[in-house]
Amino acid sequence: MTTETRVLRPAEWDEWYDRLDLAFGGVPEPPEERELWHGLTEYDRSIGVWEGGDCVGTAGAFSFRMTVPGGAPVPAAGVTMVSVLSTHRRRGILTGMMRRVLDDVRALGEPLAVLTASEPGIYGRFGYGIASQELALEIDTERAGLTGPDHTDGVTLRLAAPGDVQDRCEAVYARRVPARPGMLTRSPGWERLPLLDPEAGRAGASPLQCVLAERDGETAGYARYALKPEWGPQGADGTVVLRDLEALDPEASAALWRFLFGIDLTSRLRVRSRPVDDPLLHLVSDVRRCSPRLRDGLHLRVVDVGAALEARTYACPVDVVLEITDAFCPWNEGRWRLSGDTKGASCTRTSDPAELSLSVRELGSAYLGGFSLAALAGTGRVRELRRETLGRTARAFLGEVAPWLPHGF
Ligand SMILES: CC(=O)SCCNC(=O)CCNC(=O)[C@H](O)C(C)(C)COP(=O)(O)OP(=O)(O)OC[C@H]1O[C@@H](n2cnc3c(N)ncnc32)[C@H](O)[C@@H]1OP(=O)(O)O
Repeated sequence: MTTETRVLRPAEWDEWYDRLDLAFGGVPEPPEERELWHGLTEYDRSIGVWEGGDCVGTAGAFSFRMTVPGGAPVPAAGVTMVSVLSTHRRRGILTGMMRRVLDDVRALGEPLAVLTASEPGIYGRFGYGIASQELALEIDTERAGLTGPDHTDGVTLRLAAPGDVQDRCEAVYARRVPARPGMLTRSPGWERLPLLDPEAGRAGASPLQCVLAERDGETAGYARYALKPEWGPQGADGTVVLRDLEALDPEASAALWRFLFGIDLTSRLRVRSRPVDDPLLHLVSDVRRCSPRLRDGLHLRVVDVGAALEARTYACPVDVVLEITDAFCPWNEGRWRLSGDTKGASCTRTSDPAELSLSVRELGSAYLGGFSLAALAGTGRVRELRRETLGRTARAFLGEVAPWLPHGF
């Protein structure tokens, strides 16, 4: 039977989303979560693949603005809700949907597409590179302590219901967004994501709690977390489960971590995601007792090479001719002269001889400044064609801090 791919109609959302749920295992999402994603769905950017009356494939995109090196918020499509019904897999439906999505992103003039993947092996073939990583930590707070700023600098802590202080937390978050590549400007509706707290997802932990770090009545940071009380033969053995933590200065950050490390009746702190260069790794007395686990974060696809490379800045002056290969989006293929520095860049087509050749996938990995092109040359997919261009270009691409996004989408 033939399939038809078309834009989602609002009346079809429930059926479309049920199919997405089914493709992920068929456990219905809690109603709060479903309602959140319903509200955030951008219909004109969501597609369904239909066979007869049945939806057999789903995909969508969010219209994000993402911080890139230099701090600018750049339009980026957040590719999401991708699924193919289990009876219809491995016959090219995903490939067809990715074709459609990336053509649409290009038509909309967004230079980048990003996603967080259910499995990291899926998207490389479509030109996505792993552009950020994240650390999960399980900190033994009985054995690992905190060093570093122990003066409070006027910071006091206050417990509050997360919903009551959401605006304060969002204001802190908004100030953190330009400081780290990969962070997303939150458009209306997205502020609900970090407060999502369905009972079914708590696994025995408390509802979400919030502690604010304040100085002179101003909010300087926050942590949202849950407590999971547990008792063993030796007594209390509870867990602090951290949802998120943002702070505007080192003193507020240290005060929040110190609080989380010291909550009575707990002996561990579980942290789902932190940047790989989180200062916490230098504040803890024993990083081995934090059991850090590394995983892929954002997968990034450069959809328009010229616009994407002009949207960011470079750590040092760079003037290089890149030869890009891009089988899935051939409009990017060919030679581009990139000239840039800490203030800005130009990137235009050229017929000059290529100095560095790379696939669009490695360009995506290097784009947010978290992976060195020199290190990526080890894949064999970044090649230096003119001596000494690799090291210089690699230095220019590196960012001041590691890219990171604190949540999926
Ligand atoms: C951003 C997000 O939303 S991530 C969520 C992704 N969705 C899921 O994980 C839900 C469960 N899985 C699925 O729904 C499907 O298996 C999908 C969407 C991952 C793949 O859909 P399909 O229609 O089977 O993919 P399609 O047939 O187009 O495969 C294209 C290629 O990708 C490969 N591929 C497909 N799925 C995977 C996978 N999970 N891991 C590695 N490779 C894969 C195929 O083998 C094929 O390779 P080839 O080109 O060398 O032959």
